[in-house]
Amino acid sequence: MFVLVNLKAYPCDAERVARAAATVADDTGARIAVAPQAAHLESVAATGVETWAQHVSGAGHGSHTGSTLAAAVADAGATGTLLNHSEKRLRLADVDAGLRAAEDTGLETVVCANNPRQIAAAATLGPDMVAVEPPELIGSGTPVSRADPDVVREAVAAADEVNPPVPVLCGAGISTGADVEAAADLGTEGVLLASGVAKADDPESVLRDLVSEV
Ligand SMILES: O=C[C@H](O)COP(=O)(O)O
Repeated sequence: MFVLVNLKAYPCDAERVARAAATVADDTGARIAVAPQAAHLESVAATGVETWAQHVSGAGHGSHTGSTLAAAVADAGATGTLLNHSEKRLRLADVDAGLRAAEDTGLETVVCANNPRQIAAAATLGPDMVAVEPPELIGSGTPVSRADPDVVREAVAAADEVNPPVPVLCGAGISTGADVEAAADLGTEGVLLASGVAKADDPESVLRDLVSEV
């Protein structure tokens, strides 16, 4: 199971979380990645942890003020990027352009979606992975794998119908190893989580628990 930790804009110490994730990944062999804010990509990547961007623009170099370019995040050490997170929604054309920019730069991609219908649309665009996250459960502390297992099962089926090689992650309220195990039982290949780690007093112990059951 892939554990992708999105630090969002939480006021946590990104390097501390990254060091904890690198340590747990090394100790356990689990795949754990950390997605900090763009300004922290370089310092997070310097810890040796797998580093992801939270977003990239579809734009290339040029007159695009405020854009986060795929080439720039790759230069900073990112090896993957989220696209279309629930808190960073994009138009379809922008998801597609972001995917192409990420591909051209060699970044791995996860396209997020609210529900199984959007998962089908996202999977059709050919990302490396998709992630289903019911917005009402994000940050709730109630795991989607328990609160709404059907949405996860249906998302896995939807992705499988349109683009069978695309693995599905699930997110929203995931914070324990039992939640990750439940997500695996529902057919997902990873979890996307944030507050459970970013708000934790001891991120390392949370990360150890997250990877303990798989
Ligand atoms: O990107 C992460 C998700 O939005 C889940 O957030 P959460 O773990 O705080 O519910």
